[in-house]
Amino acid sequence: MPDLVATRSGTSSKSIPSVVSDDSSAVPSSFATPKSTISRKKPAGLSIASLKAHRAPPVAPGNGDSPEFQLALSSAEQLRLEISRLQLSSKSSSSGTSAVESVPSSPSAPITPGSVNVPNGNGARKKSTASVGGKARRKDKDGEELVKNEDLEVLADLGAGNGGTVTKVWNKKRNCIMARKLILVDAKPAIKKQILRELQIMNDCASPYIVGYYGCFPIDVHVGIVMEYMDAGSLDYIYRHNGPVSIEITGKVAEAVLRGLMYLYDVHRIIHRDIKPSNILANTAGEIKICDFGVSGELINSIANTFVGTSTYMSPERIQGAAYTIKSDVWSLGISLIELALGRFPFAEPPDSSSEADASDSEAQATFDANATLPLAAQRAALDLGGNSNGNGNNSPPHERRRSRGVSLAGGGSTMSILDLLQHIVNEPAPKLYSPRKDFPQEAVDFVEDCLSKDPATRKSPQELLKSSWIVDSKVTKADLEKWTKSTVEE
Ligand SMILES: Nc1ncnc2c1ncn2[C@@H]1O[C@H](COP(=O)(O)OP(=O)(O)OP(=O)(O)O)[C@@H](O)[C@H]1O
Repeated sequence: MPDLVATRSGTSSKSIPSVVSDDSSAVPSSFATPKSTISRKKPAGLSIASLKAHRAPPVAPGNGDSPEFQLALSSAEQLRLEISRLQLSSKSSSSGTSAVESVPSSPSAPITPGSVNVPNGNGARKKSTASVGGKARRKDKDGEELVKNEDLEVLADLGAGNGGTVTKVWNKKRNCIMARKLILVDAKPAIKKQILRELQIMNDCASPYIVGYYGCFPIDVHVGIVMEYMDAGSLDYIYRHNGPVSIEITGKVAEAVLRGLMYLYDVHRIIHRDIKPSNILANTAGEIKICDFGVSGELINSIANTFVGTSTYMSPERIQGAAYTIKSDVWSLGISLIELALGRFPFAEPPDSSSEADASDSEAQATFDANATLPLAAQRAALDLGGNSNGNGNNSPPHERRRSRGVSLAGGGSTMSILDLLQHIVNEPAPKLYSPRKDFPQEAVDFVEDCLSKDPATRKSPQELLKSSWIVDSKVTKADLEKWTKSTVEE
């Protein structure tokens, strides 16, 4: 495909402070709207110039354990040291100890900071089956030595999220392309622990539904994480450039995400916590995988020390401050599936199509979408607020209104208060897989409804959802997925 990512730049995400309590972190959270385009900008604070001021003096080898030396280090430097040690230990240690925390064994049991157990070093931590005989993996998913930053040559920007930037890199040693994510690190002890935990989990993960991991290393005040490069990009990129995803392919996305979630939970006892189209990646081999698990809004918030936050894929119970369970991920999956199938964020007004651009004003009224779940009044108000140019030179009021992209949580422009939206998610019926312009199979509609039960107790678990007829009776083959992903990069 053409360099699909090099052109991504800029973002229009905006965030506001949270007024909702969050029991899962001491760090105040905030809410960010979904990105309006796949284009991303670097979060504030990621400029190299500002990083240089924080650079600590080089660490002298051999004396890093003395108390005097430790004291002299800035906390950021200590973190880098710890990360270096972690990587060293994953190459040479056979103890299998790690910073991974164990979580309750019931898939629906809530996970809170108070409920997780820090390993005691005596093997009390539940061992990952990805570890061999309790030993930490020394190699990456291909059995090679973990990647170092000096092996990498930057090729292109892939995008930037709330907490870091992702780059397409060439691995000179192994002659292949990889993706490198740089995360700016705050050095608070709680964050240290969480980063180490996430890195260790990534190192231990081996699943066809989880993006592969090749290594991590400190760079300045960043942590670099090297991953498998997914050449078709994220699913939000795909649908924004290719239009809605067919319902048959959407079903395969659902299956891949559920299998990835089950792997993370069953093998590593972790919950993803950030399922959304930009964290579901595809490649031209027809594989669909999830990434960014454990990179929760809170963690990113703390790492980057930027004003970013929890996304609107959040379940109603989470918005209200309840603890995370695997069912929170199921809700986020349901929202993501509607987004893929409709080609827009489900709470937003549908975007204009080119045919609508030529439609009469009365036809434009039909673009109000009863299924968008937002009250029509809110959709109209949002339309009136947007009113941006559409690039075709037609600035007549009706067209302007149609092109303002409504609530614009998935589109451009400013509009509805994010707090209003969060309140809406909590108080109004969940969105459905419905479009006046499309007929979706009943099994798909039911599946999404099962994901979006507002009461987590009645929301289905990943295991139950995988038994749904939409998944079980799918006729889509790996070859179909391959053909589809190739078609998205060839356009
Ligand atoms: N392994 C990868 N292969 C190819 N592209 C990737 C890979 N990882 C990330 N990307 C691209 O980089 C973009 C930015 O990723 P990142 O994880 O930093 O943020 P995000 O998931 O988009 O947003 P947020 O920070 O809110 O979670 C993604 O949207 C995706 O398009």
